Amino acid sequence: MPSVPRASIFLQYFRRTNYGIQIIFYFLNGQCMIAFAFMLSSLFRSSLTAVVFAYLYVFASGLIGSLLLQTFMNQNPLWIFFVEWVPAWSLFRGLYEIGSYTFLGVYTNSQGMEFSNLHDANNGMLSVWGIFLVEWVIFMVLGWYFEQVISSGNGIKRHPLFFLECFRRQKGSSSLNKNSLHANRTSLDGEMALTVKPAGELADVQAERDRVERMTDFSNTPILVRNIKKIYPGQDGGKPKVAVKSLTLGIERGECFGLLGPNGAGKTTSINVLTGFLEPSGGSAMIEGYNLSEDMQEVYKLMGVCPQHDLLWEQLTGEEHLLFYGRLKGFNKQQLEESVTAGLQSVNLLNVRDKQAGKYSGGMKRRLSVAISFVGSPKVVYLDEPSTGLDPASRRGLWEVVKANKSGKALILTTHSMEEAEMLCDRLGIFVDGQLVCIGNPKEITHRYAGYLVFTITVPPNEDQAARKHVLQMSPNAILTYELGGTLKYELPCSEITLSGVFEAMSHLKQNITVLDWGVANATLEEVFIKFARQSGIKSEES
Ligand SMILES: Nc1ncnc2c1ncn2[C@@H]1O[C@H](COP(=O)(O)OP(=O)(O)OP(=O)(O)O)[C@@H](O)[C@H]1O
Repeated sequence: MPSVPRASIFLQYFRRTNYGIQIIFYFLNGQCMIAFAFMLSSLFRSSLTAVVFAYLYVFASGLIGSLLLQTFMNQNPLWIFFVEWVPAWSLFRGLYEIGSYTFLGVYTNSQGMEFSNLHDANNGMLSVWGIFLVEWVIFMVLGWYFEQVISSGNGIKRHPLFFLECFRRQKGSSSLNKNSLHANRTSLDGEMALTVKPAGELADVQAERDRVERMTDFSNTPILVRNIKKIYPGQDGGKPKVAVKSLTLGIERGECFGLLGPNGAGKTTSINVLTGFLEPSGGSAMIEGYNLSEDMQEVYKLMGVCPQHDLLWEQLTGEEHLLFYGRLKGFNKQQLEESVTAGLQSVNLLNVRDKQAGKYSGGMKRRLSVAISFVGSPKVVYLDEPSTGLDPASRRGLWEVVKANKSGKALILTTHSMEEAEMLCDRLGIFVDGQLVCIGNPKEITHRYAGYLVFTITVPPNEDQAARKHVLQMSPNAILTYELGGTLKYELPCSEITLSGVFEAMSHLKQNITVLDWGVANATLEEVFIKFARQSGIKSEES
């Protein structure tokens, strides 16, 4: 028996086995393992759980596999075929076969496994390759299927039998759009009947709900949202969080709708539901006639999103980002170049097109996110606080970009800047505690909900009691909202006094007390916003 140094036995394993056999074996095993990992990854939410599972699987399969393999190889070779279907164990079987031929080769001073040995009576290598190939396909298909119906990450789950729906549509594809609109209309009608109007809903929110319910022609309403709800599951035994109680809205083509609301009102959650990032807990939405819960793949092609937090790759340049998203939208080379250049120019990033996004300032990243949302001219665009972190000049530049790109699209924009909302939005909705509390164009809302004049007066501190008395004579239900030294700020109900009435009253007042300064103005959108936010604060304290 030739003596083989211990250290080189391992090398003999590779050197004596035909290289072609090794390449095929490891390649097929690698593909099978990657597909297996893809399939498993769709079953885990947390990467930590996945890592723990993977360690346990490798450890347990190694331990049990070697035991089973030895037992079955020696005593019951038929069973070995079934054992090999466990992915790691088919690898062990292949390694076992290579090892057997290598030892034979060492003892007889010949080669290990050759292609001619593949048909030997007890050589299981061919069956292992076959199993790798079959499992490769099965794992890829299952991985894709689980990704659609389990959706362990974010996104909208599809029905477990969704593929039957695809088959049905393919059959009637010639009339897809017409029929799907009709089908969606029918399904909406069905759900409308179940709509429960939230208690205390204000008239304009009700009017919007009625408008959406009565709508029969969707062709000019790219975004149609019906009673969408979102409840986050409770964490660590806590109560579930109702982030969106109810949202019903129809947004026309060419319209920019502003969603305003205090922190935590549910604006981002609503946008995340509409962009398919979160699954709604109830309700339905149609984007350009496509149902959000069934046709998300079509909806993705139609929309652009500027998320609240920039989702950029640090290593890619600004230009590469736009090229990437443009390609996703299916642009050809020339369209892509034109669109990328125009996009970068519009947000003033053309001169830094080759700089990595990781080296951009916060404002530049934000502008790049906005440019990404408009690339490919999407029909529907969601802008979640697009101007956060921008300096005033960049903010104005951004407003121009939004205005220039608005035509033919439906836009939803969330913002905390009333100036931005007034500048860009055709209609606004104030969102408080997970529902809209008012809706209308900025001027309408201010006029309807403010209903008061803001009156400020400054008198010497020793005369402020006299000033208070006179203001209450002028407007008995005036509300004092602020006082400091001799400065008093009031809300005067419009039902009690007009602007000219204030001027008249002030000319009398000045004859009786010393007025250092005074002013009167219509209420602003910001004041309406604060009023709604305060009311909701009072409500939540009461509840
Ligand atoms: N993943 C989550 N799990 C549980 N609760 C959540 C989750 N995400 C958000 N929330 C809660 O849902 C509510 C709405 O949050 P959301 O981010 O939609 O508010 P927002 O109006 O966008 O606020 P902001 O103006 O600060 O961005 C908040 O009370 C928030 O704490």
